[in-house]
Amino acid sequence: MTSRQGTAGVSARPETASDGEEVRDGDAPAAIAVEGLTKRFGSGDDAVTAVDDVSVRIEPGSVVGLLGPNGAGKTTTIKSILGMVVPDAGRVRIQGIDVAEDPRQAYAHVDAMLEGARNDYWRLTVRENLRYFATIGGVAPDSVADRHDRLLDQFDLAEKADVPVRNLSRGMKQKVSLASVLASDADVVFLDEPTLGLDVESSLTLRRELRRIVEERGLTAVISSHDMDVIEAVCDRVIIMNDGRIVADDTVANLRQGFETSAFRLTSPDLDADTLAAVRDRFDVTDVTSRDGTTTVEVATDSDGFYELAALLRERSVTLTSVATVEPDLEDVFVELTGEGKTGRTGGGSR
Ligand SMILES: Nc1ncnc2c1ncn2[C@@H]1O[C@H](COP(=O)(O)OP(=O)(O)OP(=O)(O)O)[C@@H](O)[C@H]1O
Repeated sequence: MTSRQGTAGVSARPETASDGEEVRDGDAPAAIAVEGLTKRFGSGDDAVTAVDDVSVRIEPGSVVGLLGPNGAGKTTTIKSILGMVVPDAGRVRIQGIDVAEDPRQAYAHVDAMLEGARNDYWRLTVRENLRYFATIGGVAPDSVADRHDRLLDQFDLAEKADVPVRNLSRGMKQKVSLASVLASDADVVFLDEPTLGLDVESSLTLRRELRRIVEERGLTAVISSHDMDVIEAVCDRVIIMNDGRIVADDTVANLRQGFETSAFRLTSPDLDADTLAAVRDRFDVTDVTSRDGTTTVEVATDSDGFYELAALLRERSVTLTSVATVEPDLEDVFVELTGEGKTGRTGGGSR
């Protein structure tokens, strides 16, 4: 099975949602509504509950990041929503249509890139791939030729347009897959690890093009990634999963605010080894760097702790040249919620 979703030919959107969806006059149904989704693999002692009673509602036009450590259940959740995995329990509706009742119509406006380069037909050229996927998505390829040209240009693939995909590097193949999803007419797209294997420039292009399409066409996107930078840059909302459950669901700003793990960064030319040892003795020192006779130390503590620290330094006649609070980033929130170590900021993933 290819990872591409998209069923040609069905374009009607429902006027009202199917059974059970609370719709008031004029309200659009959720782009994606998941209720009580549960998926177990195996049995007996080897049973794994990959997704454990997950419910989520994603509004049209939002870009949602799905984060979690390896094995958290992200891919199984996405595959269940896409009908590639049959859940043990739960209900999934896309634009108000129950995927179990009417998969053809539910998936008519959905596209996905799940395993990067594996989506492409390797014997076809880059442009033939884009045209082929437009066709199976129910779109006349000529009508989106401009989009294809723009994306080939943006992803630096224009010179490779007539080259069979099998002759491209892995990163280029990934870009062809992304271009074909971004050029599609889908209202809802799923991107699993979209930046894996991309160079920095292409990763920036992806962010820019995705935001542009969201603003122009009101696209709804779900992005599963270990790349916190891309999630922070493009997502309105972040869902963090751990052990098959949702452990956080909020905007990046709110998540960061809720995790104001106070930390302070102090710089001084007088922080000698003896003083540093005394600081370490009483405080949680998270980082120390020295350069050109100046030492910068990061200490995780609340404001009361900070006053104690300042008093300790005063007693030792340490002059501080700067004091700053350290803002938590999305990665700090992730580490706090999942107990996972830092993932690295390079977009590395598990596959
Ligand atoms: N086909 C399968 N058969 C058995 N177990 C599976 C299968 N697919 C997933 N699992 C298990 O379900 C759990 C969730 O896996 P899943 O791939 O959904 O996590 P993930 O968050 O996407 O992880 P990753 O970041 O590593 O891709 C893991 O324990 C995994 O080993």
